[in-house]
Amino acid sequence: MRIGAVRKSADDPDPWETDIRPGTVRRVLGYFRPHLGEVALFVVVALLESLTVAANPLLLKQLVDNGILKNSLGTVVAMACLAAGLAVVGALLSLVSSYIAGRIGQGVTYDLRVQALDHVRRLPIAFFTRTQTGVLVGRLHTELIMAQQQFAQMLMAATSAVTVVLVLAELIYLSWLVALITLVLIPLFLVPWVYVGRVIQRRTGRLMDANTGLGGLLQERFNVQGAMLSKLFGRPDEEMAEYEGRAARIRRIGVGLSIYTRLSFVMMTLMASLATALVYGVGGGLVLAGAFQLGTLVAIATLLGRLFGPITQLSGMQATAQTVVVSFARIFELLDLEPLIRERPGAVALPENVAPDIEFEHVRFRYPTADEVSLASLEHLRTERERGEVTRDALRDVSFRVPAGTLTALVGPSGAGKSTITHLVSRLYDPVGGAVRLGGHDLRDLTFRSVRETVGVVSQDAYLFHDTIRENLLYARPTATEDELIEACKGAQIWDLVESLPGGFDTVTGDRGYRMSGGEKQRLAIARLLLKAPTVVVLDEATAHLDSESEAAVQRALKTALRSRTSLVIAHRLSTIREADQILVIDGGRVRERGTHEELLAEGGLYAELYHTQFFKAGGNGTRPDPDGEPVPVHQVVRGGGE
Ligand SMILES: Nc1ncnc2c1ncn2[C@@H]1O[C@H](COP(=O)(O)OP(=O)(O)OP(=O)(O)O)[C@@H](O)[C@H]1O
Repeated sequence: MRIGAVRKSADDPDPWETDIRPGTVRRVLGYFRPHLGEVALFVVVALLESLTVAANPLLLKQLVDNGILKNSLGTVVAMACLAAGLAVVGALLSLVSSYIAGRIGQGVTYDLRVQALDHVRRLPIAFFTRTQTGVLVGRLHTELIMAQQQFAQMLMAATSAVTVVLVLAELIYLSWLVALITLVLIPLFLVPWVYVGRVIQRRTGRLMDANTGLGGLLQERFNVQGAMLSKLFGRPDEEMAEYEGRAARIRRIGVGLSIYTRLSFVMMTLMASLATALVYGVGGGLVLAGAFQLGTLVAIATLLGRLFGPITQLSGMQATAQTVVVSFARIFELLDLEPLIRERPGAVALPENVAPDIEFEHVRFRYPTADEVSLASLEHLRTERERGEVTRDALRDVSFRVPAGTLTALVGPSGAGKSTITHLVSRLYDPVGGAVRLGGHDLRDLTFRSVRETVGVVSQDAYLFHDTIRENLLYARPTATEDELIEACKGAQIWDLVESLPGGFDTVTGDRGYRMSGGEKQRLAIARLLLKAPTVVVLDEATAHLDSESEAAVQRALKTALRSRTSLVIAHRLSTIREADQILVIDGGRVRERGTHEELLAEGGLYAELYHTQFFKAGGNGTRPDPDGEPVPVHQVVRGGGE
């Protein structure tokens, strides 16, 4: 990959500016529905809390006018005690409202998170082949955490709205003139509020994007395979420049964002101070003119302090709410992605423990385009050319049958469509035309569960989780006993190794199984398959990178795995091909030839050519027959000859 290709510059179009679709806010509010009881309780508590805030200035007015000015110590003490008591109640109510707000916020984000995880898990494999993992994880996790943090804060700020209304009503009651001045000043607050809020929203979006982008890159480069590629092929200086560039972009946006966030608060505080000065000027004059008493001025001044505070908070709430809506909108974008492969209502299950046959009938297939399965914002790198792309057919009119309990080998040049055929058997993709059948049922009429349980797949590069050998094996059958695990390992020719490890089954395999050799990993994958005991096995044979000993072990393991199962094998070894009941020669997405080894050799077509170029002349598939006709790994031959 060209390093510079993933670099984002400050001039990149901002995907956030227009991204919030109409109706998003309503959709976000919909998530409150299951929490309406808590919301109602929150409103009541918030109202009571606001009442304590609004009542305090009235007590002060009484304290000044009827206490201090009338020389009544009793009133002064009583009002002071009442104000103190009210402050305590207000503080307690504030704690209760934060607790309820926390519950609502966490509840809503929990619902959304679970829904999103469930949805993404159902998306077809094509989505995952297109999407950059780190970016997806960022979307599902980091951004949601951000939303979650802001959520409770936003609810708390909602209390401020109630306070503003109450305080304004009280101001009108105390002095309509001062209230009028305040009302004239409020729009002055709204202008910077709206403007700065918009800038904050845009920048928050960009910041999330930049963070997830860097996360995606790190995930790609810092996993074992990425790290190895970078050590072997990478250009350290350029890569470092790439990381620095991205980190600098995050810094730049972050600094701007913090300035704008601060600016909104500074503007609000400044306006509050100016308004207070103005009110004291006007109110002081009114007291001197005898329009109202000193206590009223004190109450008004106190009220103003309580008015601009919540308005300031409300200004923060707007930015916070924007962040929440943006994060939700990004999840909604994912939720709106329709899974191409679905389980049909009324889908049936195949009978268990009976090996079905596999049938391809006039199958046509093309890989889905980016627009069909993915989101541009998750790919990070979707070239202009790929927009509106049309993929070419990977399979054209493919028909064949693998009778139950038999072995069919797929051979053919690279890119011919062999893996594609195996993908269709496990319903990773649906054909565009024709049908793939298991036991006479169209795969699209079967339940996902049934297909999953019937078809076992071992890929060339077996994937292991970063966990113990035991957990990796139990993934196939969580209920397996220790004896069953041992039996599976023996069948897969890996027991000797597991037994010799100091940790035995509790040895950690390393990230993606990187602490195991290629052959060991594939044998563990076969043990996993044996535990699952599927009746159909789809296998991509990998022998090229194995030494002769583990190759022989894998071969023995495969014999066990394939016995009395319906098997479709992408074969690289002559011995497998010879054992096959049927060989399909795939070329250019079609079945070019079919038959047994001898029949196809006699035909003298593509198979014979492949046999001579690949198997016999020790070509790309890693084996050639030795004088007795048995395959010998290429590297062994080369090594043997060279040493
Ligand atoms: N996820 C994908 N999206 C788009 N095209 C794909 C995808 N996977 C494979 N292809 C294309 O489909 C065609 C068939 O690929 P396939 O992997 O089935 O070949 P193969 O016969 O298994 O090759 P090999 O022996 O090299 O593994 C190729 O042209 C390939 O580029």
